[in-house]
Amino acid sequence: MTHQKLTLPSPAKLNLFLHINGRLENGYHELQSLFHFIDYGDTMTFETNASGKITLSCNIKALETDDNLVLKAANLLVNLTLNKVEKGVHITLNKRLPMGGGVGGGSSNAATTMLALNSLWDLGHSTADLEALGNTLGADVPIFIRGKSSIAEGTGDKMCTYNVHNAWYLVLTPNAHVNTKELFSHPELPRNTPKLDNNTLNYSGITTDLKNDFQSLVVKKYPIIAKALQWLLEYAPSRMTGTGACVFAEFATEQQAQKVFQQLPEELSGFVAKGCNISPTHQVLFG
Ligand SMILES: C[C@](O)(CO)[C@H](O)COP(=O)(O)OP(=O)(O)OC[C@H]1O[C@@H](n2ccc(N)nc2=O)[C@H](O)[C@@H]1O
Ligand SMILES: Nc1ncnc2c1ncn2[C@@H]1O[C@H](COP(=O)(O)OP(=O)(O)OP(=O)(O)O)[C@@H](O)[C@H]1O
Repeated sequence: MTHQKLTLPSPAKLNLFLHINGRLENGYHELQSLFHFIDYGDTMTFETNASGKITLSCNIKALETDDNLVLKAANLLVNLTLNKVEKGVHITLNKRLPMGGGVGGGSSNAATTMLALNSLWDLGHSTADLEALGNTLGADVPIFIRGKSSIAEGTGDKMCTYNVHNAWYLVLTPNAHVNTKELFSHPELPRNTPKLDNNTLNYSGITTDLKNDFQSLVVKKYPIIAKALQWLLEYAPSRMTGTGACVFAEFATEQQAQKVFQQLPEELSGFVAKGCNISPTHQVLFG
């Protein structure tokens, strides 16, 4: 087997809105959410070899465990191949995205791994097959495999492509790790936002008709997130992504976003990024 090396971006997502429409029989929640990519995230390098082993090194040593979604994703793919003994890869993960931040870092890494190995090992799995496999690892993995901004429904597995207008985002990363599972089971969580018709839905920016149904509860439970959101709201319409902790404001130009970023007080941190309708991973892999 030839040794190949591939470096790919593993970007973040923002939930531009996130509605909870109901609870399914299996305890999972039915959601409707507009997923958009940004040109900021982790970087991953894949170096294939013939050792039959999958290894991972990461700039955050605590992430070098068998629980890492990267290793789980790689193992899922290897277990589907016939000549497992030959399939070796060393993966390097350079982590920039906050963990438990609602920007989908772990899910993005899992999806990037599946896309990279499908290509490097010439496995020939269709995107639909990879999405179904990815869904077993986490609800946000399929959207990163699809790689197109979409309105997702169900638990995130039903996706309808949706192109968002060009925009820049200032994302703040409060130092809080929100427990997604705990939040989903909270008695005060609103769970009955009516489902909107995807065909008539028009996202024109952060307005009050579309919202993040987790936001009020999270802001109440985590003062550090409330503070970051309050600060952003002084400058522009702002919202929380996923189950938090990250919050974002939208701007028409990079200059406007940078101008606000430069005024960020020392105790807050964040970054400026451009919205992308095609994920940066797909831009590199498929041109
Ligand atoms: C809220 C979102 O971040 C939106 O992007 C995602 O839907 C959550 O995706 P995720 O972090 O990948 O979550 P998972 O690891 O799949 O699920 C964590 C836990 O959240 C709950 N969960 C998750 C997704 C969903 N649609 N309904 C749920 O009730 C379940 O208790 C699950 O055990
Ligand atoms: N490759 C990975 N990168 C980051 N976290 C990982 C990874 N693999 C497993 N994890 C675990 O998953 C947890 C959640 O991390 P992640 O960055 O995916 O959260 P998130 O941004 O809130 O995701 P979501 O938006 O899907 O809720 C981490 O605390 C970590 O223990």
